[in-house]
Amino acid sequence: MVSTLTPLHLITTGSAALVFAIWLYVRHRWRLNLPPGIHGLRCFLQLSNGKFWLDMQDFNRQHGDLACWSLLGINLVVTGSAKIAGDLLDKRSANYSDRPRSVMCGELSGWGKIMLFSNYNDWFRGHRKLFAQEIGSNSTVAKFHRMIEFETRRTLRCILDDPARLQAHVRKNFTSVILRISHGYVTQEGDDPLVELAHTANSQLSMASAPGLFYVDIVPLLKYIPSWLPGAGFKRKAKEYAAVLHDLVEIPHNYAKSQLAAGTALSSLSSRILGEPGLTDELEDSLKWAAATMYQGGADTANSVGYAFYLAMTLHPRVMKKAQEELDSVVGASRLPTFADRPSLLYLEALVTELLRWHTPAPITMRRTRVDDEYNGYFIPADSFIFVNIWAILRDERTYTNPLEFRPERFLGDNPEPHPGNACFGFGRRRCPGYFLGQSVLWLMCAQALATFEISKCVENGVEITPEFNLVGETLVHQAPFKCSIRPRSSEAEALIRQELSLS
Ligand code: HEM
Repeated sequence: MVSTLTPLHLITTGSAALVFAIWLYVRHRWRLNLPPGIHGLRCFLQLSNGKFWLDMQDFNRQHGDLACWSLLGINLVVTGSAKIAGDLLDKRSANYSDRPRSVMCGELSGWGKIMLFSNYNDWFRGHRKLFAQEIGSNSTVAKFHRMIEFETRRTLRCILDDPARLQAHVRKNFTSVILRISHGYVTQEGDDPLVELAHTANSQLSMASAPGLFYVDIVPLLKYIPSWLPGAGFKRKAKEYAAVLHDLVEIPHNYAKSQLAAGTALSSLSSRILGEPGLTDELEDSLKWAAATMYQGGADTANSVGYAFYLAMTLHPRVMKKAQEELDSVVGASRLPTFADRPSLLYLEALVTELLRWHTPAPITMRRTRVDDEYNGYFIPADSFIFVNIWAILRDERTYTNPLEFRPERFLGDNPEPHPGNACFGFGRRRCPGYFLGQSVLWLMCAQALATFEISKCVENGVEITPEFNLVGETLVHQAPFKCSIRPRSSEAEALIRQELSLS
């Protein structure tokens, strides 16, 4: 059958050809000016091994410090350079303080009201203000020192009695401190439901926010398909995640309210705001999410570093011994170290600093550009996804000599290497608001554990077991479970751990 070419055909075909030509031209221009990298479908092949920070490090090695994946106008700009991260996220923070849209995590699972996923807006600024009032400096954190010392010793006792559950004890240490500050909640002995809840929620958060793990983040329209359709498993998952998030926000908040009503509330962020005269529903809602953010944010990252401390000591007995010698000479054996000893323990300070460099609980941070930008001659369009590879920055050979080594000495002497705090807690207006609290809790945990425990490799059937450094997880990572031996250093150390505890 022969078809006739009508004027309508000609107009339609001509318009389509014109649109295609314009699209090719625009794409060509963008490709000329975008940072070097990979453009087109090959992008997907690059995200291969599930450890995004390794994929991205390789990508930057191949294409330079500022590199780009782009597909159909979606641009993923990646850097593992401290200088570029500082230039963009710190110095141009007005343009680099929003988060990328996250359909699976922020929208379907409901995490968008948690600070970590919120854009830079009034809601976000209100939450940051509450954090700043509560834990925004070393002096505000100092009012919690006594409580942190109490919780840390409680943890030492748990580890002493049941070292096989080390990871759970460390997790509980950090979560207990945070829950006291956010909601005035005291965790119970043994397993505590709110500690477990935060752990479950954070594992789900890590999955839901992993770049490219759910197709709905690449094709947002998929969010409208019905959950019963084959392939809509992500919607059922999102529902499950949303239910856990609901508990994470509501349960501790209702606890704080009931304690306040009964006149038994401990001082906390929640009791302070709930007790304010003229509290509106709007302010209560904001508080509820800010307090949940604190509980969730503090429950995972710091404990991830805390667990890695035990791995570092297992693998590096020389470092452990040196820190213990310093503790013995400054603190002695008759008491546990406290925050008052911190200025005198320089090697320990360097050890904790090295720990923050060596183990990165949040290996990548993300931003979205508000408007077009230009950097070193490269075009960064508005709405680009910016991935900063914190993990790579802290292992950059141009900054740290032999970066894979665990060597606290790099931070001592006349020419110390740069402090990792400028990267491991993130950047600019989104830098971690738990900066001071996280470091304080971590420092005390390391100090008291080193003062009282001998941490070493396990011996099984006469064979010494050397654990491996292995990060697991997606956007929030942990050292994979490992075995080590933890024994009291002496009978005096054991007695110190078992001394009666009191917070009054
Ligand atoms: C060693 C401990 C910690 C490390 C290494 C750490 C690391 C980080 C990093 C890398 C970010 C992303 C920052 C960015 O996007 O530029 C972040 C954000 C955040 N952290 Fe931490 N963190 C730690 C402890 C804590 C603690 C104790 C809390 C809560 C009390 C906390 C709450 C948060 C929150 C709420 C955010 C989101 C900030 C925002 O989006 O503006 N973190 N943290």
